[in-house]
Amino acid sequence: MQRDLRLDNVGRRFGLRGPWVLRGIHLTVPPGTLIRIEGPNGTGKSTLLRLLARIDAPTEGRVSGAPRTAYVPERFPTALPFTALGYLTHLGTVHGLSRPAATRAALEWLDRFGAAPYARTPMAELSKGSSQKVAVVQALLAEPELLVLDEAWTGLDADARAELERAVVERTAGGTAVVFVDHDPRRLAGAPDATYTVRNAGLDLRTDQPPQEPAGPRVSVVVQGPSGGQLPADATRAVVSAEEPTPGTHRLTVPASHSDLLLRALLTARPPWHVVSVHQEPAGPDTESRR
Ligand SMILES: Nc1ncnc2c1ncn2[C@@H]1O[C@H](COP(=O)(O)OP(=O)(O)OP(=O)(O)O)[C@@H](O)[C@H]1O
Repeated sequence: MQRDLRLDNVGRRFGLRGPWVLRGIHLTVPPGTLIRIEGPNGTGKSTLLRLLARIDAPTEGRVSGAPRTAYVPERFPTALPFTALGYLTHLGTVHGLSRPAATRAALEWLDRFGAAPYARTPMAELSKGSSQKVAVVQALLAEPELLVLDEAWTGLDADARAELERAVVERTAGGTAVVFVDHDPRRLAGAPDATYTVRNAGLDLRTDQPPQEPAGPRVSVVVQGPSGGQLPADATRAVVSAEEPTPGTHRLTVPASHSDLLLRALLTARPPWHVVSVHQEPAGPDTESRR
């Protein structure tokens, strides 16, 4: 199954003669990447996210790839005849969990977001902030391969906003692709692999901010592969440096937050790469000061 989601020459307009909201869009979303979409109000950001989440179809062009996808919409329907826990348990079972496992996972996530006290409150009685937490939990519960977040931080309290940032970083390190829109320019600052601006129905890659390497500790991984063999693409994207001291032996350095992603890419390659050693690198002065 193709886990990269791809938009090829995609256009979307509403109504036969409506203006093109998006046109000629080319975008690939590989596993483990974090992509920010920005742009002024009404330019088509939510429309793009709905196409990526595949809950809307393009008027022209092609969307391909079938990652397991979860989506937090800009407006989450709250008038549902469930309690928060009942709703999340139901969704968990839809995603293949047993009922007890779905209830456990829902309670754990609600607790992480400080919403456990409202687990048994009917959805229709939840405050805006609490129902937003349920919207976020329903998406994280699905353990998606692609997570699409449309203003998901809006309405959350400070602790929950920080928790969602942590969850996004955790998920991308584990191989989930995340595409998000948020009105706060500081959201996940420095973390996105790419930022695109929706402008004049097109998508411009922002190049004024060079991609920053994630700060913090690093891990050095020595692997052996076929002589002259190419590192898997997901591994190449995760590493900050790679050298081949002897033919077929590669020393890779990766931010610790991306080490799971790197190891998974190497071990699931066909044929798999042999992992010789994994070492945490001594912290430099920069990482020391962050502890
Ligand atoms: N279902 C729809 N039917 C008709 N027009 C629509 C529909 N959905 C979106 N549009 C139009 O498409 C344009 C882009 O809307 P969209 O919600 O994608 O913008 P946005 O950039 O997400 O805006 P905001 O920042 O305000 O959320 C708007 O002109 C909007 O009116």
